[in-house]
Amino acid sequence: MSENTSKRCRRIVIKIGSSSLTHEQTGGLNFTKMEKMVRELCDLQNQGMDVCLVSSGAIAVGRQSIGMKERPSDISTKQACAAVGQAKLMMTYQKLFGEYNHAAGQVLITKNTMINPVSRNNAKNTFDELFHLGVIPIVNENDTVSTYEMQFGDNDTLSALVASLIGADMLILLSDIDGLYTDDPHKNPKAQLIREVSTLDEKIYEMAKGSTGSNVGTGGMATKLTAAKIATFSGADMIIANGNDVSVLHQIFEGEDYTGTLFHANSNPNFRLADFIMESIG
Ligand SMILES: Nc1ncnc2c1ncn2[C@@H]1O[C@H](COP(=O)(O)OP(=O)(O)O)[C@@H](O)[C@H]1O
Ligand SMILES: N[C@@H](CCC(=O)OP(=O)(O)O)C(=O)O
Repeated sequence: MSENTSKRCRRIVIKIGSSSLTHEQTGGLNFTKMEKMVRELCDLQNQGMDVCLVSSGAIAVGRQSIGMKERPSDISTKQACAAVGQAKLMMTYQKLFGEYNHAAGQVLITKNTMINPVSRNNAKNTFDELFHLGVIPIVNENDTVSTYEMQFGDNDTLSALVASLIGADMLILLSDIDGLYTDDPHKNPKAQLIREVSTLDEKIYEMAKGSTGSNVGTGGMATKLTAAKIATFSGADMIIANGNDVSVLHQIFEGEDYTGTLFHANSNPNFRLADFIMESIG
């Protein structure tokens, strides 16, 4: 991304996946990484940007707190894990943002929030007011009340819907991988990293596999391309980068070289957020 593009960003959404927030061996929170990410976000806000964080991790963190070894598959166990984990996540974020004298607020969203025009507008007003007050919204799906029929299930799509709703210029997905490869690199060692995508066509969609590379992630690359469609059609650039080193955030916004895949904004005048939600996830 050129320096000019990065400097123009006013409102950004950053999504971090469960695998980037937790230690692979134990499932426990990676405090060092969280602390560094919070510092990066506070610094971006200090530069005058409206910053929104979409954080996964509720189920993974809850599961670890309860001492559950296996990844839960039934919805009620996931809901119970999320109830414990979301509270723990927010407690940690509040403490870390507080250390930098920044305020964070929790916004939990369900598919209903996005489908219903009244609640969608209410959510937008809440985001606008939080930005106005200088508060960093921390968003997750409201997993404890979302059933199979009514859940997004992945925060890639959710983060793109939020980016579209709040009119963000940029969405960054911090993943456990450097970006979009020509194939899943965990399965195909010859897969190559793609640096830029100007048009989302069939060739690109075929590269992304739905399988996740970790024990805690959801969606794999397929949901990231759904997110790319929503974000770019809504006029935002989207970047997939590795959450392993969160200093990639200031590399992006300082116009430095960074490793990742940039999907160029490609505003589509026919794109209507509400129609998209009804067609694809409603
Ligand atoms: N074409 C592809 N390029 C890169 N990763 C891919 C691709 N297809 C599938 N994947 C898988 O997607 C995973 C990233 O998604 P996910 O497991 O949901 O993690 P996160 O939520 O941290 O982003 C990678 O670890 C990789 O195994
Ligand atoms: N809402 C769920 C996360 C779902 C999800 O998308 O997870 P991930 O693939 O780790 O980004 C949770 O907080 O556990």
